[in-house]
Amino acid sequence: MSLTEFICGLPKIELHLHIEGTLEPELMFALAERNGVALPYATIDELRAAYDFHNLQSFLDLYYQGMNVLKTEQDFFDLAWAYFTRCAQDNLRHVEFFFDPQAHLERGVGLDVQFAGLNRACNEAEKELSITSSIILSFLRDMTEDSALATLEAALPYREHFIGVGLDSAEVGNPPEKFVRVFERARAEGFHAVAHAGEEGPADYIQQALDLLKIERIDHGVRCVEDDALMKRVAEEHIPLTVCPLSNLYLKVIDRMEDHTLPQLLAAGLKVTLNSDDPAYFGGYMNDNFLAVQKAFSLSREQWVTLTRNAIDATFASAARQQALHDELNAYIAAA
Ligand code: HPA
Ligand SMILES: [Zn+2]
Repeated sequence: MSLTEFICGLPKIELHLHIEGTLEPELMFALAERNGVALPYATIDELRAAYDFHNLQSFLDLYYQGMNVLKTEQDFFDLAWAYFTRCAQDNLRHVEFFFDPQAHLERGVGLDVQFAGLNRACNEAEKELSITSSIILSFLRDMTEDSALATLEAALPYREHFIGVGLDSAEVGNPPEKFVRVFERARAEGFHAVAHAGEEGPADYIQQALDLLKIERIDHGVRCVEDDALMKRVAEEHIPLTVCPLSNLYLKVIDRMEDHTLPQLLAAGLKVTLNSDDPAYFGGYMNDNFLAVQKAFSLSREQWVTLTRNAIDATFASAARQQALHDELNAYIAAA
């Protein structure tokens, strides 16, 4: 088996994925028609041509516009189910994905609708595709903390449907310190905590997210390399980083994949994982991300195994599920 075949066949874990970022243009057009929503693009090609981002905000503008087609429980189910079936092609075995409830609430789509559709797709994925999954409720950091607090309160009746809270959207100017109270409340309610930090924002935002929000994983975190003491701390405390290589390239966090900080993060012993973020917008799903990294850095088979083990250990899955994932990986390695 070639190393490329080995990489593609690896049993995979996705820990940084925005379900709204899996909305492919074809489904966007189909849902727009089904729901009578007007799109500002005449054709799928015209829409794809607009996917030419120069920073995070230029992507977010299209991302929020795209999700306007999501209206009903069936829409949220169709979105997540399309993602899960795509996952199966790349041998994904476990997924922990974000959704942005405030972006849908603002459009008049209730939490009942959002949770029902997403949860039904998760159950179906386990039954039909043997992919386990959990949902992380992500707050929009360009909205107020009061809005985040109100969203958390409104979501508590659905607590069995999500395992944690996250923080996403426009990073610069919206530091973690803005969300201390809502993360404290979420943690007190027993939820896991993660946050996007150090994507476009400075290393200090990573520090804040750890110290003030007490997060268990850092989403992105690629600017960690700008602070030696922080690098040392993140390594020593075994805090996982959910790195998204194609996202960083498409959002111009880096100019070329060869400029990615991944090798430095790995060399410093950080618990790096690889993920796809918003695959419908950033040119690819998990295997596309893995192969883009391999093309740039020619990692060893052992490094690929390490990345996969890191991801298993970084999940919020039960000890039994983590062990089953390790067993599956070990069997794959033995047979390869
Ligand atoms: O890559 C991202 N960064 C921040 N917010 C987001 N919301 C969706 N994708 C992203
Ligand atoms: Zn993200």
